[in-house]
Amino acid sequence: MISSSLLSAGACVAGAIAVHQSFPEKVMRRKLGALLRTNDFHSNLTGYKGRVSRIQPVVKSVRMYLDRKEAIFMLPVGSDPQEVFKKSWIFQQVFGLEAELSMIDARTIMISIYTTSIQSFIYNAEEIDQSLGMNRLPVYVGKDRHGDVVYDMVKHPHLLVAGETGSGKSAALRAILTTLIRNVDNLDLYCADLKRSEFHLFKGIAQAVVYETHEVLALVTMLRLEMKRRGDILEAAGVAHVDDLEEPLNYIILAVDEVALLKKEKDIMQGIEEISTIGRALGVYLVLSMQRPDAQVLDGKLKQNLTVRMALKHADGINSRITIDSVDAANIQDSEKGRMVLKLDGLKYVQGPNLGLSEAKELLKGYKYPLEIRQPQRASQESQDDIIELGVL
Ligand SMILES: Nc1ncnc2c1ncn2[C@@H]1O[C@H](COP(=O)(O)OP(=O)(O)OP(=O)(O)O)[C@@H](O)[C@H]1O
Repeated sequence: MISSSLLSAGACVAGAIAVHQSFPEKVMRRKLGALLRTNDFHSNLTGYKGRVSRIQPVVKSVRMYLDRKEAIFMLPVGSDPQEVFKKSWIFQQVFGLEAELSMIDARTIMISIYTTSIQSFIYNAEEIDQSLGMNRLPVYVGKDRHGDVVYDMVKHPHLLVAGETGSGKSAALRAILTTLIRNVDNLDLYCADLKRSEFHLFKGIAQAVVYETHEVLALVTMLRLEMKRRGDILEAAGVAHVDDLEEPLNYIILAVDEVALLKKEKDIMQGIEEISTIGRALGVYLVLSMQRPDAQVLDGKLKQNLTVRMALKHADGINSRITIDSVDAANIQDSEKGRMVLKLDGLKYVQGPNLGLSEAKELLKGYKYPLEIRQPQRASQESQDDIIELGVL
């Protein structure tokens, strides 16, 4: 015979399960509270007679929606919200990969746990053109859960795109540059492609597409001279940015695929670093890409100046940290092509558009100019001579 205490224990367990199922808000509140308490997000308050008390974060609200659960928690004064974002992987371990953190204000953070993942989508030129707004150099990144993600390269100048082979890095670069070419008239694009795999598409559209190391050096040297020329123009006009000139200069983008292949080329790397340091005000910007993030290339100044980073799937947490200072890009699944962690004022997941090579060629057909019209904007006759000596474009 089953004892009554066993029966009541069974009833208790069943009751607990029922509570879990019928009050998911309570379960979420409990789990989140425990996570916040056990991961050092507290701050210490020194009180009477030097007694120190721990002030813990507080879960303010939990809400359930059809497509997501949402909770808001508040950090104690003195607790750094960036520490929470750095540990976003803990939230994903507890609540799943679809958990996303966002900042509401300096102390208040929201966690959203979605029941579906972001859908992949094909590059639709008309729709994308309409989403670009008034941005001067619009970078179309893709879609997050709230809609299109676009930013202005003039405000956030230098970009790194990194992702392991097959992650969708080529499609991402193709989409970004195609959008810029189609929407910005005053753009001079220069491409360096040591693997000869990505940028042939832009031949006849870009001012130059180069493949050899000595050509990259000539290109970087030309851009350094151009930056000097622009610096002189700004100084003479007494303004701080090329956009403030009466006769504005074209924006320049240098796109380098697989920049890590150049890491032993000191002069080239110095030139790239110089662009990353002073290019912003001069209207000269970088788009760099890497299959495997290289700590040597991304060490120090260059990394700091690449303020926008797109991390497609990375092999592991160590590599992901090199690119975005967090392990999140290692959590992207192999099947999630074009999915990335965007680092731009914080981290967020974005799905990039899928743009195939032949579709991009079709979109760019009207943008092929005869070479004599699209001549590179040269620094000066002297500088041209320097470049020619280097074995030019
Ligand atoms: N945004 C996307 N949405 C859906 N599928 C995508 C997306 N981007 C790329 N793909 C698909 O993923 C595959 C690999 O894409 P892609 O060539 O861009 O990757 P990659 O990282 O550049 O690889 P590799 O370095 O080997 O060239 C392609 O078949 C492509 O169709």
